[in-house]
Amino acid sequence: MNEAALTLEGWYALHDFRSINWTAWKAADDEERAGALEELHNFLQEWHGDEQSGKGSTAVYSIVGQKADFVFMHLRETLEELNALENAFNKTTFAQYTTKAYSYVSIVELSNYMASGDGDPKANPEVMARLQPILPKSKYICFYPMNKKRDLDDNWYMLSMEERRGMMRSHGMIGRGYAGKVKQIITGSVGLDDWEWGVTLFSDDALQFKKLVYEMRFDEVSARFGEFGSFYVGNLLNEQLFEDMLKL
Ligand code: VOV
Repeated sequence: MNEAALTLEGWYALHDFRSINWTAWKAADDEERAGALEELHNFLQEWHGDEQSGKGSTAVYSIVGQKADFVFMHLRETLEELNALENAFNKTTFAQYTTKAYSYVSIVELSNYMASGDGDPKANPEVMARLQPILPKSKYICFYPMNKKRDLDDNWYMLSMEERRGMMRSHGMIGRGYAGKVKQIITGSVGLDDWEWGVTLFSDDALQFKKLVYEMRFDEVSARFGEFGSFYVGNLLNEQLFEDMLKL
C-alpha cells in the first residue's frame, strides 16, 4: 500500500449557496421585508461577533450567474456549530424568500507534502493561522470542488509519496507566483462531501482566478490528475451591499 499523506485539520467549513425567490420577495409587504432584513442584519452581526471572539469566521458573497444568488462560507470548530448556524438561518423570515442552491461540507486541511517535519506543527502559530483562518474580505471569491483522478492509467492514490511530493512542490511553486494576489483555502472533504477537496480562492482582482487556474492546468498534478466540479464566482457583500442587492 502507498503511504497516505499526513494531514492536519482545522476548522470545519460549510459553503451554503442560496438563491433568492424574487417573486416572493417582491410580493411581500414593506413591513415583512423590513423584518426579514432586520433578521439578516442580526445574523451578519452575530457571525461578525463569532469572528471577533475567535470562534470561527464567515464570508458573505453574492454569486454571479444562475447557479446561486449568494453564499455564506462559514468556518467553525465543530459540525454541530455549522449545523446550528444553518438551522438558525433556515428559521428566519428572510430564509423563506430563499431556496437552497448548493452546499459543501469540508474541513480546512494542510498536508505534509511540503512540511519541514520539525516539532509539533500545531504549536506553530503560522500553521494554526492557516488551520483556523480568518477569511479574507477580498472583493471576489471563487469556489469549486475537485478530485484527484483514480483511473487505471492515472491514479493519484497509487503513486509513491516521492512522486506526489514532487508534483505538489511544482504546484506550490506556481501558487507562490500569485502571493499577494490570490489567497487559497483548501478544505478536505473525503468522507464529508461528494468531492475530495473544496478550493476557495479570494482576490481583489477576479482576473487572477482565471490566470492562476489556467496556469495550473498545465502543471502535471492538475493536467493529469485534476477533476473539477462547478465553479462559483462572486462579489463581496457587507450589510449595506446585501441590503442594496435586495432593494426593490
Ligand atoms: C494561491 C495559490 C496556491 C498555493 C500557494 C498553493 C500551494 C499549495 C501547497 C503548498 C499544497 C501542499 C501542502 C498543503 O498546504 O496542503 C497545496 C495543496 C493543495 N492545493 Fe494548492 N495552492 C494554490 C492554489 C491552488 C489551486 C488553484 C488549486 C486547484 C487546482 C487547480 O488546478 O485548479 C489547489 C488545489 C490544491 C489541493 C487539492 C491541495 C491538496 C492536495 C493533496 O493531495 O493533498 N491549490 N497547495
